[in-house]
Amino acid sequence: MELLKLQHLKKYFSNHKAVDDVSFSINQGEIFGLLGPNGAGKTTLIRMITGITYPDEGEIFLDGRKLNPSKDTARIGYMPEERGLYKKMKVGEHAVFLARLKGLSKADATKKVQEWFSKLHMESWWNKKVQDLSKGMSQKLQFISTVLHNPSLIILDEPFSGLDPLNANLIKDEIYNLAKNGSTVIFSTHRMEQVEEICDKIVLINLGKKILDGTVKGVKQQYRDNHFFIKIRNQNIDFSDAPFEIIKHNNSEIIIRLNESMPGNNVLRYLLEKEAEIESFSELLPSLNDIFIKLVNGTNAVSRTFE
Ligand SMILES: Nc1ncnc2c1ncn2[C@@H]1O[C@H](COP(=O)(O)OP(=O)(O)OP(=O)(O)O)[C@@H](O)[C@H]1O
Repeated sequence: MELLKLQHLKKYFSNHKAVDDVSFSINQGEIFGLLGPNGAGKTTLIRMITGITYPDEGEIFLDGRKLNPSKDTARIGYMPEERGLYKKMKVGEHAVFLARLKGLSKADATKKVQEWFSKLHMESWWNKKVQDLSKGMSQKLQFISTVLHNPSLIILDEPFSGLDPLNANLIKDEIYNLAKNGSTVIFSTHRMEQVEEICDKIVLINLGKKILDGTVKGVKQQYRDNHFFIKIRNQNIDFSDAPFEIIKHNNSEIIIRLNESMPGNNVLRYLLEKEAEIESFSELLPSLNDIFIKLVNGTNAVSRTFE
C-alpha cells in the first residue's frame, strides 16, 4: 500500500532549481533511502514532505490524500541533521516535553519515554542534564523523540552520525522493528554501506533531479558489469592465455571481467582444464557507492561526499 507519493515536485530559490520535477512513491513499511551528494536537494525535499516549506509546483499525497501539514505533522516523525535541544533541561524531562509537543498526555508521554529509555539503555540518564550528553547520547534522545508518538512516516537524516557501533546497531534494530510494525522510514545519508544494508528501495537525487530509483537489488543488477570473483586452492597457475580480463590477482583470489557474450561456464571450463581447484566462483555486483560515483561524477554536483 502506497503511503507517500510525490508528484512533479518543484522548489526554486530565486532562479535556482533546488528540486526540479521530482516524483516517486513509497509503500507502507518500506525503508527508503533518499540519496544524493551535498546540495542535491534532499533537505529541500524533506522539508516539503514534512510541511516545513511548500512546493512551488507539484503535489504530495499521504495515504492517498493531499498532504495537510497542520493535520499530518502528528503522523510524521522527523529527525533533522541539525538538532536543537534545551541544554539546561533534564534528559527525561526533555523527552517528555518533546512527546507532549506531539500531542501525548503527560502520563502517556512519561510511560512511552520510560519504555524507550529502557530499550535504548538510557534509564540512568533520566535526571542528568542535556548539556552532559555525549553526541551519541543526544542522538539517541533525538531518535526517541522522533519515533515515540508512533508516526506512520519517520524521516531520519544521518541517524547514525556520532554513534559507536553498538549504539548504531541498537538504533538499526529499532528501525527494522518500526518498519516491521508498519511505519515507513525515509533514511537520508551519505553512508552507502548503511544504505545497502538497511534500505529496501532508494532514490538518487542530483542537481535537484531524480536520476535513479528502484530496489537496492534491482539497481545493483541494472549496473552489473560482468565482474566475477574466483577463489582457487592451488596458486601456481599461469593465466596468461585466459579468455577473460584479469582485473586483480592476489594469490588464490582473482577478480575477472568477462565480455558480454561469454558465459560463466566457459570460465569454469577453462579453470578445470588448468586443473584449478575451485573453491568459489561468484558474480561481483557493483556497490551502491560505485554506481553513485559513476552517475554523479562529471555532473557539476557541488561536491562529492560519498563514503
Ligand atoms: N533557503 C534557501 N535559500 C536559497 N538556496 C537554498 C535554500 N535552501 C537550500 N538551498 C539551495 O538548494 C540546493 C539544495 O539544497 P539542499 O539543502 O536541499 O541539499 P541537500 O541534498 O540536503 O545537501 P546536503 O547533503 O549537503 O545536506 C542547494 O544548492 C542549496 O544551496
